[in-house]
Formats: sequence, C-alpha cells, structure tokens
Amino acid sequence: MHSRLKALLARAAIKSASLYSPSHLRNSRVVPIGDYTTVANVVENNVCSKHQSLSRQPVLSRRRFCGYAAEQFSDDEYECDYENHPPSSSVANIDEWKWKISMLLQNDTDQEIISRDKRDKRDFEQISNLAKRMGLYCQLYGKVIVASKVPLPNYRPDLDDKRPQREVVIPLSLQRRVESLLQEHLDRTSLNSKKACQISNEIESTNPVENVDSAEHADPFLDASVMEKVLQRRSLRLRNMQRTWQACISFECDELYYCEPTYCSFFDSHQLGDVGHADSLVASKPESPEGRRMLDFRKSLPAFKEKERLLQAIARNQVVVISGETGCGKTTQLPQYILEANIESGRGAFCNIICTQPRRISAMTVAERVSAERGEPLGESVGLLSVSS
Ligand SMILES: Nc1ncnc2c1ncn2[C@@H]1O[C@H](COP(=O)(O)OP(=O)(O)OP(=O)(O)O)[C@@H](O)[C@H]1O
Repeated sequence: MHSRLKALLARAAIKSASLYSPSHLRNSRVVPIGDYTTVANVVENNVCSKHQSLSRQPVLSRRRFCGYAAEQFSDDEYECDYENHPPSSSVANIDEWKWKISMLLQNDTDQEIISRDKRDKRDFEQISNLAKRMGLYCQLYGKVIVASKVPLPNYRPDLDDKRPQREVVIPLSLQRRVESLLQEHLDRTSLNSKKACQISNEIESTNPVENVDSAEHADPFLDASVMEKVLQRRSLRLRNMQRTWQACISFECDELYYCEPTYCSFFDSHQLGDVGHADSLVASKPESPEGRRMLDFRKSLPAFKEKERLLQAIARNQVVVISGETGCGKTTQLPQYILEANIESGRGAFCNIICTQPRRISAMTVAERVSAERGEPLGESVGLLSVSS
C-alpha cells in the first residue's frame, strides 16, 4: 500500500474516530484485534506490522491477524484478487480508485462516487471488491459505477441514459383498433358531410346558449363533425371568457363590477347555459373576499411556482410522474392548470380530466374543493363519478 494512502487512512480514522462501515460488514468481517480499541490504532498498527511481516508470511495467514480496518485497506488481499484476475487496461489505475474512495471516506458531505468511464463487468467486479473491502456499497448501472456510503437500489433513474427518450409502446392490436376507428370516422364524415353542413347551419342560426345545451344532450348518433364544430365554438367562448376574467381580476373592485357577468358566464359556459345562475355563485366569485382568499391561497401553494414547468413536461411527454410533498397541490391544482392551459389554447371544451381517489369520501372532498376554488357549484365543470369495483 502506498505510504501516502496509509497516512491518509490513518488520519481519516483518527479524525472521524471510526470509519464508515455498513452493518452487514461489521458483523461478518470483524476479526479479533487483541488490545486495539480504535480503528485508528488498528490502521496504524497494521501499517507497521505489515511492513515487518510482508515478505515472510503468506497472504492468507497474515490476513487472520488483520483488524477490520486493516483488512479493508490491505493491498495484499487486493493483490491476491488482482493476480487471479489481472486488470483490464481500464482498471489499471486501481490506485486512483483507492485514493478516490479513501477521499470519499474522509469527506463528511459527499455520499458517493459516480464513475461514468465505460467499464465492463470484470472492471466493475474489481472496483466493487475494492469498494466493499473499504466499507462501501457498490453497484453497476448500465456502464456507470457507483460506490456509496449507503446501500444502493437496483435502479437509479438519474443514471438511466435511456429514460428521457423512453416511449410508451402501444400494443399493435390497440394501434390497429385506433386506426380502424379513425378510418371509420373519416368514412362517415365524408359520407355525411352534406348532411353535417346542413345540421351545422341550423345550429349556428339558433341561440349560442341553446347550442351548448343541444351539445350536452346531443343525440349520440349526431355526426361527429357537428359535435366537433360545437366544441370548437364552445372552446373559443371559454377562452374569451377566461381572458376577460383574467383581465378583470387584475383591476380594482370598481372595474370588476362591470366584469361580473362575463366572469359568471365563464363558469356558465361549461354547462349552466344561463347567466342567471350567476347569483348562486356570488359568494365564491374571485372578486369577493372569499374568492380573493381562495385565489391567494392557490397562488401560495408550492405547485403554483412549478406551474409552467409542469405544463411543459405534460405537453412534451406521454407520461409524466409528478411527486411532491403532501399538500403542495398535486390533486387540486394540477388538473386546474391543465384545464386553464387547454382553455387558453382554444381546446377547453375538448379537455377531459379524470382524477382518481382511493375512497369515495376523499373523491367527494376533492371535487367539492376544486369546484369551490373555481367558484362553481359541484356538478358543473367539476363532477364526481363513483366506480365500484
Ligand atoms: N377540502 C379542502 N378544504 C380546505 N383546504 C383544502 C381542501 N383540500 C385541499 N386543501 C388544501 O389545498 C392544498 C393542496 O391540496 P392537494 O390535495 O392538492 O395537495 P396534494 O399535493 O395533492 O396532497 P396529497 O399528496 O396529500 O394528496 C393543501 O395545502 C390543503 O391544505
């Protein structure tokens, strides 16, 4: 062993009073060390005694007299392995690894070493043996080696190169089904285009509020293109209303007064179909003290700060897993961010969001809470669906 390394190890042991040693190693690898009471003693003693006996004793018999710490850093044991499995060129710098690991052991703040030098399995075994002898855990993730002071999991998403590019693979049968449904839809659309135009014209000539109603209670066999047009019109109206409402809440109260009907019809536009319902929403309008409080509360949640990042991630990926501390707004805020973003992009009426809860009572509470935050009675844009298994 290099004298510099020994000195470092001895100093590390003295400094920290004990070297990091995982419990499983402590139990299985501690050998009697006579009168030595501290790891530092063991290291120092071994440094001296090993020099005296190195040339005379065979490796295995010497090892019997090594203390735990000494055994960890014994060159002999490493040399033994090394002789049986000569190093490939990439681990020829094993001393560098020893040095890195000993530095990690001395360092209270760092927890692990990550090496991205592409290594094969045998390189890993050598480094892993060394790390384990020095009291660390070691794991290979693809071609990345991690030596850590704490136990390592089988999978590390942060070291998975493929993770960001990973696609959700749709089974072939499902792809075919989607294709055939799409084809069916296109065929039907072209066949009925004349009829669709006629119905569409009729709908457009009636009251827009009635349009919504007719869409809500639409004949399921009503041509899809008509439905599409109705939804598009409703989406545009939603967007105008949301924009007007956003502009309104940035003004002072006097001006808000004039905007009330618009705001109410924003909610109305989901389903109410009648501006007259606005009266029932007065208590929870954003411009009311209660509504203001609600808005301020929503903005104070940790999820609000991440809103843009979350929406970008959702827009760019098929599947997004979001984790956050309890109460940060995952359940009540994220669906609203998505709805608001869809309304803004003119797709509000096409947007369906389903939130699941394991229990009926929590589903009810969440639905009530979200509808209250939106200033609506339950059953408008936010509803509740109970599915029993
Ligand atoms: N019914 C309610 N009444 C009052 N405040 C509520 C209600 N539901 C949620 N909140 C508040 O809204 C905030 C966001 O709650 P939300 O349920 O969205 O958090 P979450 O991140 O989903 O939490 P969890 O991980 O526990 O499900 C919380 O701080 C909570 O206090």
